[in-house]
Amino acid sequence: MTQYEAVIGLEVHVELKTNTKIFCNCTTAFGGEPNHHTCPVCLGLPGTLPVLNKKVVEYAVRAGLALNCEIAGFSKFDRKNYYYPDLPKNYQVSQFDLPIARRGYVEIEVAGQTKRIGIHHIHMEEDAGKLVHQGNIMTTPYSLVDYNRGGMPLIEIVSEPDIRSPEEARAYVEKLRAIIQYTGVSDCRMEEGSLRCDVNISVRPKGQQEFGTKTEIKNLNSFRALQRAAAYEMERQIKVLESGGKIIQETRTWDEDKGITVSMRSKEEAHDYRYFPDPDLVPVVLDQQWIEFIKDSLPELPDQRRRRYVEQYGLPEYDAGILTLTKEMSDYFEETIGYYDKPKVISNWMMGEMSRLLNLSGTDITACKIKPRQLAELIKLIDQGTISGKIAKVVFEEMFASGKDPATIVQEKGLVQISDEGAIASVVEEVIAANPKSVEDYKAGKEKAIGFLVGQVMKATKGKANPDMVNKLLREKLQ
Ligand SMILES: Nc1ncnc2c1ncn2[C@@H]1O[C@H](COP(=O)(O)OP(=O)(O)OP(=O)(O)O)[C@@H](O)[C@H]1O
Ligand SMILES: [Mg+2]
Ligand SMILES: [Mg+2]
Repeated sequence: MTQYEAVIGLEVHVELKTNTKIFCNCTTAFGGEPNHHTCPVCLGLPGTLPVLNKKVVEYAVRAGLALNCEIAGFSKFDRKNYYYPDLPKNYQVSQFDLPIARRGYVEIEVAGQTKRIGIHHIHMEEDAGKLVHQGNIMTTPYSLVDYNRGGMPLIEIVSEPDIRSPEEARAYVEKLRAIIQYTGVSDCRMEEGSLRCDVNISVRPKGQQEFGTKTEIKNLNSFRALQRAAAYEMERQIKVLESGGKIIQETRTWDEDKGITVSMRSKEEAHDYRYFPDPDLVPVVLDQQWIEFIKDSLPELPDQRRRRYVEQYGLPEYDAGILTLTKEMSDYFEETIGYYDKPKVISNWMMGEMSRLLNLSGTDITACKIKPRQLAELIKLIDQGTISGKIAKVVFEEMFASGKDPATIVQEKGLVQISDEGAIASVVEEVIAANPKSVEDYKAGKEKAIGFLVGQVMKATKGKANPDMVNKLLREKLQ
C-alpha cells in the first residue's frame, strides 16, 4: 500500500485590537446593537473616503516582526472585488502583490523536535459584515445583515505549504496564537472569531516531490475543528486517489456535527477577484527607524520565555512548553512565583488539578476563581505541614468553586493536618490490632503490606494524619 503524507498551508485571519476600525473612527468593540458601530465610510456610501488607521500598520508590523518577517518599506492597498451582501462596497480593501510583511517563520515542537514553518507573507485588510440567517424552508428563509464587523482591521498570515500533518497544523496555529497574544496586538479568541483559519490541503505519496491538487477548507474556528477537518480531508483525498479518482481543486466547508467536509464551490466557479490598486488610498511608506523602534519594544516571546523557564526555573521542557502556550497561563504562573518561589510545584498544580478543573468546567484561566496569591498560599500550607498534599486537593476544589482563601477553607472544614505524635500513635496501634494478617505479611518481608496499613490509618483520620509520621510510627511499632 502506498504511504501518503499531507501537504498543508494555512491562511490565518487575526483581528487587531485597535480602538477604531481600519479606515474610519467607528469603535471595534465586540457585540453592540446590530449596525450601530457603523458610519458612511464602513458602510461604503458613495462619496466617502477611507483614511488609514496608523495603529493598524503599527500592529501589523509588530506581528510581522514577532513572526520573523521582513517588513516592507513600501506596501499598498488593493481592491479584491466580489459580490456578497456582507460587503457593502462589493470589494474588500486588502493587499495583493505588495503586502506589509514577507518571508517569516514560526518554530513548532513536534515529537520532541523543532520544526520551522515558513510564512509566505502577512497582509492587512478590512473585515466584512456578518449575515444572520433566519427562518427556514418551512417558513420563509431570510437573512439579516450586521455591518458592525465591517471595516474591522485584520491581518492575514499565509504560511508556506510546509506543514505535513493535522497535528502539525494544530501546533502551528497554537504557536502563532501564542506569539501574537504576547505581542498584544490581538486577543486571538477563536470563540469570538478574532482568530479564524482556512486550511489548504493536498496529499502525495511519501517521497514524491511535487504537490498534489489542494482543496481549501474555510473558516475553522477551534483547534479541535482544525485538526479534525484536516484529518478527515486527508483521509478523504487518499480514498479518492486509491480508488483511481482525481482530486478536484475546490473550496469545502467543515460540518462539525457530522464530522465531514462538504464541497462549496469548485475552481471552475472560483472568483476572479480582479485585484487592482485602491485609488482612494496612498501607498504605505515606512521609516526604517520606526520599524526599529517597534522591534525594540517587542516583549519577551513564547520561545524565549520557554527557554527561560527551563534555565531559570529548572522546569522540564514539557512543562515550560505548556505553560508558555498562552500568555494568560504564563502570566498566572509568573505571578504565583512572585508570591512563593516554588516553580515546579506551582507548575504541577497548574498542569494537573487546575487544568483538569478548567477543562471540566469549560472555562479558561482568565475566569479561574483561584487567584495566584491563593494558589501560593495553598502550597505554603502544605509546606508548613498544616495540611497534607491529599487534603490540599480537596481544599483546591473548594477554592476553585468558591474563590475562598485556602486558610479559611481549612478552618471552616477542620482540615488541619494531625501532626501530634501521640494522637497518631494511638490510631496506629488500633490499626495494627485490627489487621493481624497484614502485620504478619509485613514481618514476613512483604513490603507492600505497609502501604495497606498506612491507608487504614489515613482512612481512620479522614486523610488528616501527617503521612510521613504515620509511616515512621508504623515501622517503629512493627520492628
Ligand atoms: N498543493 C498545495 N497543497 C497544500 N497547500 C497548498 C498547496 N499549494 C499552496 N498551498 C497553500 O495554500 C495557501 C494559499 O493561500 P493564498 O492566500 O495565497 O491563496 P488563496 O487561497 O487562493 O486566496 P484567498 O485569500 O482568496 O483564499 C498557502 O498557505 C499555501 O501554502
Ligand atoms: Mg488568502
Ligand atoms: Mg484561501
